[in-house]
Amino acid sequence: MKSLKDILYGVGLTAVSGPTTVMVNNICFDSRKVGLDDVFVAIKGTQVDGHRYIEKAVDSGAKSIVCEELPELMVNGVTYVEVQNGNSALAIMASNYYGNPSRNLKLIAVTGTNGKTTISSLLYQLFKKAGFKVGLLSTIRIKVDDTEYPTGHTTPDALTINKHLALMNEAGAEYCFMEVSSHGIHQKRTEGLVFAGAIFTNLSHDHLDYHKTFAEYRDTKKKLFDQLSQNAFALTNIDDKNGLVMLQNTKAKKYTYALKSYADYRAQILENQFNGQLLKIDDNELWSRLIGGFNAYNMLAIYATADLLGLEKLEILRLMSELENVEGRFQYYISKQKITAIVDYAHTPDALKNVLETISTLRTGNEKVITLVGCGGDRDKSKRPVMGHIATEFSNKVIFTSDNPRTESPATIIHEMEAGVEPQNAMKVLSIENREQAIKTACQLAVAEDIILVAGKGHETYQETNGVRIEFDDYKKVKEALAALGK
Ligand SMILES: CC(=O)N[C@H]1[C@@H](OP(=O)(O)OP(=O)(O)OC[C@H]2O[C@@H](n3ccc(=O)[nH]c3=O)[C@H](O)[C@@H]2O)O[C@H](CO)[C@@H](O)[C@@H]1O[C@H](C)C(=O)N[C@@H](C)C(=O)N[C@H](CCC(=O)O)C(=O)O
Ligand SMILES: Nc1ncnc2c1ncn2[C@@H]1O[C@H](COP(=O)(O)OP(=O)(O)OP(=O)(O)O)[C@@H](O)[C@H]1O
Ligand SMILES: N[C@H](CCC[C@H](N)C(=O)O)C(=O)O
Ligand SMILES: [Mg+2]
Repeated sequence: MKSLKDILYGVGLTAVSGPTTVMVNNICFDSRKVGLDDVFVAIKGTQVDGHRYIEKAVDSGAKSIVCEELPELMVNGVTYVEVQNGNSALAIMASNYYGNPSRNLKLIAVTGTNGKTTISSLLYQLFKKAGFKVGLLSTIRIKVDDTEYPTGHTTPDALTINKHLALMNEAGAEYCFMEVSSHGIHQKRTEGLVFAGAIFTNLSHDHLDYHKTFAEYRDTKKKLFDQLSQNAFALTNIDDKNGLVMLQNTKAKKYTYALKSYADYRAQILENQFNGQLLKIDDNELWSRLIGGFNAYNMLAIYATADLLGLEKLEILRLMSELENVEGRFQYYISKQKITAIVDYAHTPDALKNVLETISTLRTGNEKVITLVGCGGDRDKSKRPVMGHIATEFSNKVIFTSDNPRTESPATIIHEMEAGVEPQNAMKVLSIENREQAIKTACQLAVAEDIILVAGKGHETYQETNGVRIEFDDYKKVKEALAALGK
């Protein structure tokens, strides 16, 4: 139990009714999960207003309420606290409740449209190899040194973040690498965290359902840099046209990386093959198992970060050459008949284009590129025709199929992808709603040396339709389908 007063330290209160000396069991922002003596924080969400559930929270045992507007009906014996912003209060309260764990380690944020999971997971791998105890908060998993925890978000809610940071403190972790999504910043899930540094990867088309305009999406990402302290570093990719925007108002020490521009950290691609690429970084050569121009950026960001965190340059390069790609990121399988199947999490236009361009640089003859791709439901609809266009422009054959349809009609999503196909590419397209059937068809169409790209779901092991998740793993499915065909 902790006192409400201590938990509220640093939260600006606009009104208080009742004693703040009351003891609190847990902090809770969902009335359905409230227990005895909890403090319930009412959040104005995207679907409903949490203020509607204040009474229900009190009925379930909440002894204190944090909200943006005091309710008309206030129950005796319950403390009501009014704050300016519920999300912001929740984040600061979560940090206080868990003992402000971000202050006890070096927390590094990775933000941008693509590359967050790759960079944060590989930094985790690298610092582990260097002998440190390390934490990771990523789309795929949370790691408290060697212990793994599942996650449902790229950037979890503030309570989940701080709970795991506290576990990292207990485990003696010195570093934590975390992905910071634009939803996370906008919903203030990361407020109150003390970052030792932040990395910007790139900015391209995504989430325009949520942010409405590209400028708003960009400015949301920028807020992460605006909030850094002068002791932190801000590392940005200046080949991206928004790279310098991130540094405009930051107090942090500024560093840049680039392949094409003059920058503090520079890399050059010397050679590119299917099993790796040769990079030149800081006048030293590095063999990277991760291929493609986009991964040269990721590797450079990793190198720069490790350098800024004080690791020795040659040691960083040695450890980087041992790094393995992350699941579902250009994960490939070569079949008996030498058909190459690539599973990749490209779920944005830019990622899809990068992966297909990388594949095209690796082609040696007349092999076909067969791309299978869908778009997620209840997500940015404007990505769909663009991804339909890119897939058909850069492939010989394309199968449009379902990603996670969520609450949308799979057929409608596919039609929206088809709308982006140029007339001259229409002949390349097949549309098969059922993803398993689509994978089988791609495998039937492939002959020796062909390349099948299964895009969009990467590491995911499920497919979600109308709230129901079935087991689904692209890598397993494509391997099974090729084996069943004796290919
Ligand atoms: C659109 C979005 O981001 N929604 C997130 C948000 O939920 P919300 O605002 O919709 O919540 P709401 O349903 O309106 O409810 C408002 C409040 O009332 C409360 N409530 C509600 C009902 C009730 O009976 N009682 C009650 O107390 C809720 O607990 C909540 O506090 O806050 C929730 C708690 O933190 C999140 O779990 C939820 O993520 C949803 C599930 C989601 O799918 N988010 C995705 C889009 C997301 O965040 N993705 C990014 C990655 C994107 C990327 O990088 O590509 C991520 O960081 O994971
Ligand atoms: N630096 C990069 N630039 C452009 N595309 C990239 C980059 N790194 C990875 N990609 C592409 O984007 C896909 C997703 O990569 P990754 O999972 O690292 O991104 P993310 O930012 O974590 O995505 P999410 O927002 O879903 O968490 C990869 O499968 C690859 O196709
Ligand atoms: N972080 C992204 C992941 C998209 C992955 C794709 N497979 C989908 O389900 O749309 C999002 O939540 O928008
Ligand atoms: Mg991610």
